[in-house]
Amino acid sequence: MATASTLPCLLKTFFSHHHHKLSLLSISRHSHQYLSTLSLHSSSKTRCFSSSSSTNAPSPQKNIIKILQQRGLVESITSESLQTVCTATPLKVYCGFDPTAQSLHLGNLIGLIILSWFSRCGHVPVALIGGATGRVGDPSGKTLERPELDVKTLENNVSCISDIVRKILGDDAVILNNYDWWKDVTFLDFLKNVGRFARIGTMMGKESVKRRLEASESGLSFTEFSYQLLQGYDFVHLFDKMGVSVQIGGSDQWGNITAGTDLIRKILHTDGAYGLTFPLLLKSDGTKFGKSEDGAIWLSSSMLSPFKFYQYFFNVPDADVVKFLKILTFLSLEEINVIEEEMGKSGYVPNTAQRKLAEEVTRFVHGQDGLEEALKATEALKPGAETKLDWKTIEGIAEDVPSFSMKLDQVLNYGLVDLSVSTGLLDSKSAARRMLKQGGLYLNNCRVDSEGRKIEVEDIVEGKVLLLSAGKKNKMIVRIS
Ligand SMILES: Nc1ncnc2c1ncn2[C@@H]1O[C@H](COP(=O)(O)OP(=O)(O)OP(=O)(O)O)[C@@H](O)[C@H]1O
Ligand SMILES: N[C@@H](Cc1ccc(O)cc1)C(=O)O
Repeated sequence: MATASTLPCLLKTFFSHHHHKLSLLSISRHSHQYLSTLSLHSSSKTRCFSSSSSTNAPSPQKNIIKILQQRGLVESITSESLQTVCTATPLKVYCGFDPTAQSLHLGNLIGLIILSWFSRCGHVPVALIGGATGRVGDPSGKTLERPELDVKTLENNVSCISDIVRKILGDDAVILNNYDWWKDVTFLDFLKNVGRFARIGTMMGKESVKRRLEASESGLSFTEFSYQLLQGYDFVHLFDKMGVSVQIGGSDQWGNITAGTDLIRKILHTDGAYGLTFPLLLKSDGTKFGKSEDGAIWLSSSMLSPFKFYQYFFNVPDADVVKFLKILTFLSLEEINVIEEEMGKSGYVPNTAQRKLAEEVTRFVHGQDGLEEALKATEALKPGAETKLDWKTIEGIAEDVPSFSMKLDQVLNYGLVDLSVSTGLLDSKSAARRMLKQGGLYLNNCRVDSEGRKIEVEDIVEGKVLLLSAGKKNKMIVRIS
């Protein structure tokens, strides 16, 4: 059993600063009940809590739970007393993400937004990446057993997801990997220290188990059946070793979260742990936004460009935009009400609310630079836009525009009329000439006035690409190979 003196800096800091009444005391009182081989070494991504999370931190004034409820971000809480507790003292709050893909997605963003709300109200956000649970597979909301991921893929996913969380939540968030405390636990330890406190009847009653047994012919493996205890024990560990007293998750996580509060009650003999679930964000067809679903709205810019991310929100239907502003932005409800009122007025410019939504969410996820990249690309794609183009902007729109590759020596000195035809932008030279005469032929967003215009080396943006446009919407990227 690790003792406080052997713990790394992270945990010592937790012990010395955290306000929870159990802390060190509970370790000595309950030490015999703990998994003896728990590794308490934090991953390199974790950080020590700063003094802002110490006992000296001012009590949060705002009722975070009320704020979340007013915005439609609460489905259920395990106890109403969380309303009082959250205004009395800064809390540590965690949300877990399994590394089943290289990136988080729009559905997962809700958890990050709620963590950020907690942080903004004076609490400490903890993001847990499931390096261990990702090897087991959460049956919640899944009708079939999850495919097993190889270790290399999992480790890469853990690292990519940590980077995304760090970028979005910043240095205020603590990021942990549950593999750090599960990797040395033996099966016998698990049965003795966790399994003993879990009742089969309760486990069978979980929605995820019942649904799988009813809906799937192959049922549920013992491995996935055990998942609830892994997540449950994570909460015990985080509660006891780090003073984390609240776990949040989507409504599909209720069974796993209450597995944790039950275990905490049984192992640590306290009611001081709380769970909060939020509604799942659903697509228009009623299915949830997820990472294993098609057409995911990824948060990683390498899987979905900030431009496309921005466009998704810019194109949200009017019927959804106010709900999305409440759920996905930090604008005050008063500001959102003003936007809603404007939408009902006669002079309302279509998509003004969507523009605000897209700006706020893109800035939160991709930062100011990402937002600017998205705005530039949006501008560049506008019919007849005259935006100065750089390579990044052209790459930003690349997925939405056809492209054609040519060698540098083929393209230099080539006439623009000919180029429009050979790349397939226009069907014939006569069509190209007509377009040019009507003022509709553009090279890199600049109007082409002369039929004799040829491509020069300065036209090639950063030595890599050209953008041709014919009329308002028809565009072609020419890549120099
Ligand atoms: N559409 C969604 N709306 C709200 N929360 C979601 C949504 N999808 C996932 N979450 C939440 O994100 C957290 C992490 O979920 P998880 O890692 O299982 O993602 P997932 O998309 O459900 O993955 P998978 O598609 O592999 O099941 C959980 O709290 C889960 O409830
Ligand atoms: N089960 C959660 C992820 C998670 C993993 C471990 C935890 O301790 C908490 C949450 C999900 O799949 O969405």
